[in-house]
Amino acid sequence: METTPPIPCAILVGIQTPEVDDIAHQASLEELGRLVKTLGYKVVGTVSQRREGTGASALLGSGKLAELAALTGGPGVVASMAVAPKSKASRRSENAAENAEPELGASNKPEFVIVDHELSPSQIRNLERATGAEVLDRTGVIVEIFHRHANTREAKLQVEMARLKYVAPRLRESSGGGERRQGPGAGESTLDLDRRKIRDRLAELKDQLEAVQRDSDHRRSARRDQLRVALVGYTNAGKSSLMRALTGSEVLVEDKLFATLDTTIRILQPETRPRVLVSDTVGFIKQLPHDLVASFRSTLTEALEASLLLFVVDASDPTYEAQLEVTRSVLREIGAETVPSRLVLNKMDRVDNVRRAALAEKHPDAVLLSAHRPEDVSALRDIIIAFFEAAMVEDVLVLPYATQGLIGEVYDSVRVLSEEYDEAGRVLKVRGLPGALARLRRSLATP
Ligand SMILES: Nc1nc2c(ncn2[C@@H]2O[C@H](COP(=O)(O)OP(=O)(O)OP(=O)(O)O)[C@@H](O)[C@H]2O)c(=O)[nH]1
Ligand SMILES: [Mg+2]
Repeated sequence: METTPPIPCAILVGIQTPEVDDIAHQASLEELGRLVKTLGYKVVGTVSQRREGTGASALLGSGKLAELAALTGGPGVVASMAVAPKSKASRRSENAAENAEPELGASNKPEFVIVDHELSPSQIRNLERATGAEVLDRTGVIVEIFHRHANTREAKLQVEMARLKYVAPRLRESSGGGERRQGPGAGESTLDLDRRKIRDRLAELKDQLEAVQRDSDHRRSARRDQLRVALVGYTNAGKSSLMRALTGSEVLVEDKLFATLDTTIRILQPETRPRVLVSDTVGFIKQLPHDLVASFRSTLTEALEASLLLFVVDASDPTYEAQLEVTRSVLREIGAETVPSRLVLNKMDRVDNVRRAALAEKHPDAVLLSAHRPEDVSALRDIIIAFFEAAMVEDVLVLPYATQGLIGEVYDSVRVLSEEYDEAGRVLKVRGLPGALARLRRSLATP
């Protein structure tokens, strides 16, 4: 009987195309390694090759392919008769213990080949034939991580949709696949049947998601016109660490890619009047699969309705500029480029003075800080508050005695500067965002 090893071993494969320099290529493979580790696999080696593109039928040149196959124990050629291994990625990945100690001594023959590019289904098949290992591409790894980390019902539905869309074109005939079924679906091959099931399931998920989203739209509109700031940025940049520091909350912080998948909202501490809501959001990554971008649109909408976006960047990462560009382009894709934003260069405790000066010169408007330094966090809080102060206007509201019920709403959404009583009712001098004031006026008009 086959026993599953405690930690599956994986080998990384990357192609360096002419437009990618050495640093970016190394960083990309390193990031892939961290993604693979997040999946619970152990990286035992890397095979890298310079090529013009990533479109070749088995990705690598024949020499490199043989080299890779020697490591994995495959034939090294794409023999048409060779049988591709049966897909066991999902079963394995469910079982793989995350963060377990590497297994030493045992044969470390990699059972997974993980490619740092998006592959076509036929490239995956060819590589599997040549290597005898199971092949996953970057997209497959990301989809799998999202699948495992999703917590809320909305995130789970969104990720399952993205995953099915990724899996459907990659389905292959399982062994003995030509067999025909009896009963419902008779005449269809297992493959057709699987594809039809996926289509049905996708339709079902879409309905469920719409229902959940109607619900969250409702909750969102209740938060409209509040003072809201959203932390956005590349995965592992330190968004959740800042969220914790700014709001005193216990959101998950981990040295792991995609630790956060759901938007959380907490109140800026110490609390202000009106209070400021801070949202922590899902991180971005290069080559974020398009379906995942689309599926996270609604999770991110929450953040996009913020008045201020803080672009959190890990300034200690040599590729931080590329990471910032990824964040900007995903936000453009979901239509958020018009929201006012501030650049926050985080992890400055890891940056020496020379580099600090260079960063400050290059990004004169950026906030340089460390999420781990309370005085830095407090300065960021002041910046957030100053941003909202500048947007606020003063106004006078008259609450007739019949509408006293609204007083709580007034105190929640604007700052009350003074309060007097006359024959018309309570006269409040207030300061708040124009949107919040307009909403209060509407509520006052329709008691
Ligand atoms: N040295 C240093 N480490 C930091 C700083 N901020 C965050 N980190 C570390 O960076 C890692 C990632 O932090 P998170 O706050 O989880 O990052 P995130 O942006 O929320 O990541 P995702 O949720 O994966 O998108 C953790 O190990 C943090 O302790 C900082 O200012 N300095
Ligand atoms: Mg996080």
